[in-house]
Amino acid sequence: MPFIELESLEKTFTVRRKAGLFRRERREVRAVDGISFGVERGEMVGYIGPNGAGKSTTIKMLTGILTPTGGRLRVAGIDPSRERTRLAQRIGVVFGQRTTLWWDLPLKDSYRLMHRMYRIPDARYRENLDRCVELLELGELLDVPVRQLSLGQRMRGDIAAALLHDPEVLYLDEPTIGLDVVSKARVREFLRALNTAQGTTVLLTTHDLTDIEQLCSRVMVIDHGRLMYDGELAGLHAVGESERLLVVDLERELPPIDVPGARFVRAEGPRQWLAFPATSSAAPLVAEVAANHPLLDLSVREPDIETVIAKMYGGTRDERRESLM
Ligand SMILES: Nc1ncnc2c1ncn2[C@@H]1O[C@H](COP(=O)(O)OP(=O)(O)OP(=O)(O)O)[C@@H](O)[C@H]1O
Repeated sequence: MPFIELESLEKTFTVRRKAGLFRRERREVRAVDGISFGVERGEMVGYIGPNGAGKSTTIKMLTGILTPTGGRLRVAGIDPSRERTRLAQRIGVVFGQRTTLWWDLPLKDSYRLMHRMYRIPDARYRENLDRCVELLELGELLDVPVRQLSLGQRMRGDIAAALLHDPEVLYLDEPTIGLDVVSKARVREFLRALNTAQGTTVLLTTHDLTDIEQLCSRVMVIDHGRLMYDGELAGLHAVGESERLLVVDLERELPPIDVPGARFVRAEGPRQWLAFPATSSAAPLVAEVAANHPLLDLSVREPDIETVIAKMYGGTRDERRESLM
């Protein structure tokens, strides 16, 4: 049996809204509309989709915060909404947009409280804390109140907090949102190491396809509460014929770069944008551009999730929306 198992999982919300002066209309929102998948122990899976697709609702059911209105769900053999407390000992959750840390307390006091709340044996707590402090470089931050931490520091603090009780599965909801490039790289590196060393199962929700590319061998795409794709990221790019962008900073303004395998998109002074298929490697293209042009800098941008998904269906998301109405 997979470690995480969903079978035709559903969640419907009933919302009331005003439909005139005295009348209220009841409307059903199918946030999760019959999703089935299995995740094996030790897998690192991306769970992506446009805003309002149903990602957070799924995660909330996986943690037991929300009760499904249909279907079946098991995490480590446990029914989350029935045995939420027992499950809490085995899972860790990090929400990028919210903190589980105590705002006014120094970081280390939040950890002490977690120690007691989760009844973590002393030796294990020490060991886990030391490891997280070292790998997430938290040493100098332990005495700082959480409200004084930068977003990247707070995120690292939150990830440590979620791991002190040795969870077997970690849910991460937008763990790199708003972080600068260096902080993103640190968080990704840590998660990769955690997965390799501890075998922690990770389910990752993100709007940043680079997170997926660097961390997950498998990605699931959800839209309108349904699973639209389950497979490798490369396969998703192939289905959507998506393109990555090479942003080239030249020493001076030059005519459009013309290299095989890429398409000139636009120029702004000495900066040029070239598009190339997301399924091919950037390395030969970078080598070719660097060999024949005076370069200052280069970067590769992943397509955004909305574009990839829209292309997957053919046509734009708005066109598709209209066809659904
Ligand atoms: N408590 C609730 N009551 C009513 N509707 C809800 C509730 N929570 C979520 N929804 C609706 O369910 C749908 C799915 O929402 P959900 O938050 O799961 O999406 P999401 O994929 O996490 O989006 P985002 O990327 O914006 O966080 C949306 O239409 C949302 O408005």
